[in-house]
Amino acid sequence: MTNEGKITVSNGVLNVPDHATVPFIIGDGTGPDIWHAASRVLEGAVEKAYNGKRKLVWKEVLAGEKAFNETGEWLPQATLDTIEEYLIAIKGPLTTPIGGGFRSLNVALRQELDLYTCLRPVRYFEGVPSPVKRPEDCDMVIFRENTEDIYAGIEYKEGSDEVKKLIKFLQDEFNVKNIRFPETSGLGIKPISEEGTKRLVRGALNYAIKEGRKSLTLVHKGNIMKFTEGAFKNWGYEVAEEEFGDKVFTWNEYDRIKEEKGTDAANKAQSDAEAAGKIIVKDSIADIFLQQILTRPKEFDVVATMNLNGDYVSDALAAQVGGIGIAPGANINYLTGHAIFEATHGTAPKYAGLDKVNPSSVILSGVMMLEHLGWNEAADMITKSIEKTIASKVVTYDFARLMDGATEVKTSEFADELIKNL
Ligand SMILES: NC(=O)C1=CN([C@@H]2O[C@H](COP(=O)(O)OP(=O)(O)OC[C@H]3O[C@@H](n4cnc5c(N)ncnc54)[C@H](OP(=O)(O)O)[C@@H]3O)[C@@H](O)[C@H]2O)C=CC1
Ligand SMILES: O=C(O)CCC(=O)C(=O)O
Ligand SMILES: [Mg+2]
Repeated sequence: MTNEGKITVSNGVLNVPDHATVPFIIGDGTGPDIWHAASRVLEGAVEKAYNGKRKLVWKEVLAGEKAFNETGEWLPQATLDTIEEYLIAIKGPLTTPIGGGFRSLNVALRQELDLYTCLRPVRYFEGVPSPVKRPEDCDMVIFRENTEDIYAGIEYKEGSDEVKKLIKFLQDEFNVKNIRFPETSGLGIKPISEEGTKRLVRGALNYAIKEGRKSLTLVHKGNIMKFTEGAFKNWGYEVAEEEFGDKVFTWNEYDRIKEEKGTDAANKAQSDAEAAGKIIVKDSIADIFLQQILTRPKEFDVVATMNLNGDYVSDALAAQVGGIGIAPGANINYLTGHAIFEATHGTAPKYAGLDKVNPSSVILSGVMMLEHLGWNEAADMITKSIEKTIASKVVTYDFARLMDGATEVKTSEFADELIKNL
C-alpha cells in the first residue's frame, strides 16, 4: 500500500510519506508562468529518481490576487491553517502595493507561521552571464532574520493622530530634539530582540557546522543603530561563544588575545582555529560589507543579518552570480519544522502571462525543498540538469540578452529542456 499524506515531524525529524502532500501558492504576476514550469520539473525529477515510488502531491492554497478574487480576502485563514497542518509549502511571489494599501502577504506568512529564518544560498552555475570577473568565487549562504526589524510593520503615517502622539511623547518624555521636521515626519519602529537574534544565529551556526563551512559573518550597522543592529552583533557573538564553545573562534576572542598577548598571538590563535576546522565568527558593517562581497567574495561564507539588510544583500549577491532569475530561498522555523520555499525575486508584473521569465529561482527553491525532505536524488538530478541546460546555452531572456550564441527559449520551453536533460 502506498504511504501517502501529510509530512509530519517528531523530535525534530521529518517523517515524509512516499506520496507527500505539499501545499502551494501559485503567486501573482509571473507566478503562474513560473509555477507551471517549476512544478513539472519537480514532478519529473521525482518520478525519474524513484521510478514512481515517490510523488509530490500538490495541494493549492490561496493567497494574493487569486485569493482576493475567489474569497474577498488576500490571505485567507484557511491558507495559514493548511500550511500549519502540512508543515512544508512552496510559493510563487506575491504583490505588495507601495506607500499604502495592504501590508506584504509574504511578510505576513513568515510572521504568522514564525518562519524566523530566510535561508538564501548564493552559488554560481557555470556559463551564467555575470557582471563580475570571477563569479565562481561567490559561494555564500544568507541567513536573514525574517520576523523582526522594520518589517514588523510598526509605522505611522505623516500627519496621523498616532504619529503626532508619538512625536509629542518622544519630545516631552525623552527630550528628543533631533526629529528634523516633526510636523511632516512619518515614523517607523525597528524591534530587534535577543531571542530573535540568537535563534537566527544559532540556526546559521548549526548549518555552518553541518555543511563544513568556514566562517559566519554577522552583518550590521551597529555603529549607527547601537541598540538594534549593534545589539544583534553582540548577541550573535554571545550565542557563538556560549553555545558553540570550541567549534568556533570569534573575533571577540581574537581581540581578547590581542589585548593580553599581542597581535602575533591573536593571529596564531585564529590560524590554529582555521586549521582545526573551527568556524570563524566575525562581523562586518553593512556598507563596507556590500563593497567587500564584490571585491573579496572568497572571504565570506555563511552570513547572518537582520531583515532589511538581508533583503538588500540577497538581491546584491544574486546579481553577482547571474541575477534574480537564479536565486532560490526558503523561510524556515527550525523548531517547529515549518518551511515555505520561495524565490528571492518578486512578481515582475511587466512580464506576467508572457511565458518569458526564468523559472530557475522557484525550481531551485524546489530543489532546496527536496533536500529538506531528504529526497536528494531528485534534487541532484535537477541541479545537474540546470547545469547541463545552461552549458548548452539554452536559456530564458534574462541570460540570453547577456550571452553570446544563446538560444532564447520561453519559460515553458526551458522547463521542457530541463525535463529532457534530467
Ligand atoms: N517574496 C516575494 O513574493 C517578493 C515579492 N515582491 C513583490 O513583487 C513586486 C514587484 O517587485 P520588483 O521590485 O519589481 O521586483 P521583481 O523581482 O518582481 O522584478 C524586478 C526585475 O527583476 C527581474 N526579474 C524578476 N523575476 C525574474 C525572473 N523570474 N527571471 C528573470 N528576471 C526576473 C526583471 O528584470 P528586467 O526588468 O531587467 O528584465 C524584473 O523587472 C512588488 O509588489 C514586490 O513587493 C518582491 C520581492 C519578493
Ligand atoms: O514582500 C514583499 O513584497 C517583498 C519581499 C522581499 O523583497 C523579499 O522577501 O526579498
Ligand atoms: Mg527582496
